[in-house]
Amino acid sequence: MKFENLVIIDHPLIKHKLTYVRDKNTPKKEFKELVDEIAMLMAYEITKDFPIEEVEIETPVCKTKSWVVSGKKVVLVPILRAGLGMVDGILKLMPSARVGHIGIYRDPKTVKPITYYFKIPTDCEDRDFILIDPMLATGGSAIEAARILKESGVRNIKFMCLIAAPEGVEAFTKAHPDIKIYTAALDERLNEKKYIVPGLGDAGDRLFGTK
Ligand SMILES: O=P(O)(O)OC[C@H]1O[C@H](OP(=O)(O)OP(=O)(O)O)[C@H](O)[C@@H]1O
Ligand SMILES: O=c1cc[nH]c(=O)[nH]1
Ligand SMILES: [Mg+2]
Repeated sequence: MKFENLVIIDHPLIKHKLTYVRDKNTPKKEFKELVDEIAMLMAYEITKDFPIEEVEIETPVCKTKSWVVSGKKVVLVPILRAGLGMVDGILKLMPSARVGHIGIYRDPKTVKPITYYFKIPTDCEDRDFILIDPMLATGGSAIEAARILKESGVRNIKFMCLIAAPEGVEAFTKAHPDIKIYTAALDERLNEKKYIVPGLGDAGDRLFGTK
């Protein structure tokens, strides 16, 4: 199945680290460190199209022209809880990025998204937003998060996850054809409990040791 606006970030280090993230025997500490590292590696790829502008500086030797990233600061928006496991890794690459938060969990019975928190910087019109969540399963949470961001005036959004299910990619693309999805892996399917197969289990519970 070909998805137009899906970018699978194929890098040996990402593939290697994802193996240990998936492994049920990987303990919480290593799981969290690996999720952080993969997010940082992915951020390198996702920011390849960042605008830059020329500036004049002076080195200890002479004046010279060089470049800086231009435009307003990017805003990272992790979807709580599991999205929190990816933010620090991305911030290592862009320490001045702003951070918003959207709290959403899937109703255990209906798997429908329930939003319980929302806060982003006020001046959001011409900022680039990166919506972050390790898992894109049915797509419900990410679709709702993107809808709320758009409702708040956000215009430029990218979605970043570690593992995506075809069902989630399809649903998200239908709901938000304008938002590119960046993932480290496209898995097989969802099981009857709407968990990603083979996936990595429950990302939030593994990050925070809540199960
Ligand atoms: O694509 P979906 O079907 O919406 O599933 C994906 C969502 O499910 C998980 O969150 P969960 O509801 O477990 O909350 P948590 O992150 O707080 O654990 C995961 O972190 C995603 O946010
Ligand atoms: O596989 C899945 C699906 C939804 N949420 C998770 O944390 N993992
Ligand atoms: Mg969870």
